[in-house]
Amino acid sequence: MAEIQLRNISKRWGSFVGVENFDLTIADKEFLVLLGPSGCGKTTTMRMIAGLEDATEGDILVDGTKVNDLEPKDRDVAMVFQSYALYPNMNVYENIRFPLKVRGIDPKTHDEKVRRASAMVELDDFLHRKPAELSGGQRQRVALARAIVREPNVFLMDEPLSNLDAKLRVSTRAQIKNLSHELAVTTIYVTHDQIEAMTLADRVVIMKQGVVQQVGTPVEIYDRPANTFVASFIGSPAMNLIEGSIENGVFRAKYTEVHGLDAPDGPITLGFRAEDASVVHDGSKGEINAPIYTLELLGDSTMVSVRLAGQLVSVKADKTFRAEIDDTVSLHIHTDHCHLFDAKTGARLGE
Ligand SMILES: Nc1ncnc2c1ncn2[C@@H]1O[C@H](COP(=O)(O)OP(=O)(O)OP(=O)(O)O)[C@@H](O)[C@H]1O
Repeated sequence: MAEIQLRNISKRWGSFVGVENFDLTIADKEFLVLLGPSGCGKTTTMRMIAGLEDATEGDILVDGTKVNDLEPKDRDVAMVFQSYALYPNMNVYENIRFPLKVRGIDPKTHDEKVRRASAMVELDDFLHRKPAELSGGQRQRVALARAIVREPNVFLMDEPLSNLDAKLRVSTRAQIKNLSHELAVTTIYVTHDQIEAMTLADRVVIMKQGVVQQVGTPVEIYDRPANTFVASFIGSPAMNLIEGSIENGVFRAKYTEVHGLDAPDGPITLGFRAEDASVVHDGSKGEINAPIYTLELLGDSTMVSVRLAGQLVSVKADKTFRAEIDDTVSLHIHTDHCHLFDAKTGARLGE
């Protein structure tokens, strides 16, 4: 059991705010991902939970008990970092066993625990090797096994995949997801990679400059981003955001006219995803009529981009779509999937 409550925790160094009023309850067995650009306070939040950093304000509770004053070793959390920090002189078996020795766990149980943990990350055949004789992915799995072997109440993982190449990252990501399901341990996972966040998380927390922007399931965040920052951070490509203005329900911007929007007159930002628009082929006029800026063949589709007063807008077209740069293209925006944001604050408007 490990429910973690973060009650308005903040971290300041002098006047610099690293994390501001982070308030969230993380359910037992939940896989929570902290996502945001470099420097937004993800690692600091995690270090406060681990006890490696004191919170300037606020309380951290595990299963209802305040742990602010507990030493890291007394918090029953296991951390996995992006640098694996393996002991170079010990073989894989000894590396995995190390936390059991340090914690004074009954030596009679070590062998079984080490073998069970190493089997979970498929390292059975590498137990005699030294870290230098392993690939990056294998080393990362040793680090995972070393965290698993402790049978902690909480896993904290800080960008554990960032040193791996793209292919290995995908397979190790799948393995972490499977492991977390099998182990059913509360996990907090830090990343700046939105795909990692979307694929792994039960819930995602998106942070910007120390402040939480939105907490939600991957689907909630994708479908209803709370503001333009979240909208442009999640999804590949990022959500199209067009700055324009509304008059009598009609949105206008360069090359763009969208009817039937429910918002008061004035400046506004219109958002829609690449898959929520299409190229018009039947000669009628879509909401955007502009010269093509670029075409990218992606295999399963073609990404068509136009430029509206400096803003790039990308739309997913059929994989057979062919045209030339500078040809005029007509794009139909599926208005029921549009998002409206306050032009000044970027906050989501309405539903
Ligand atoms: N000991 C410290 N003293 C002063 N400022 C610090 C300290 N540690 C971190 N910071 C600052 O706090 C902010 C948040 O840092 P943090 O490491 O939490 O970011 P992050 O989101 O994990 O970034 P990254 O993805 O680059 O690891 C950064 O601007 C960082 O420079």
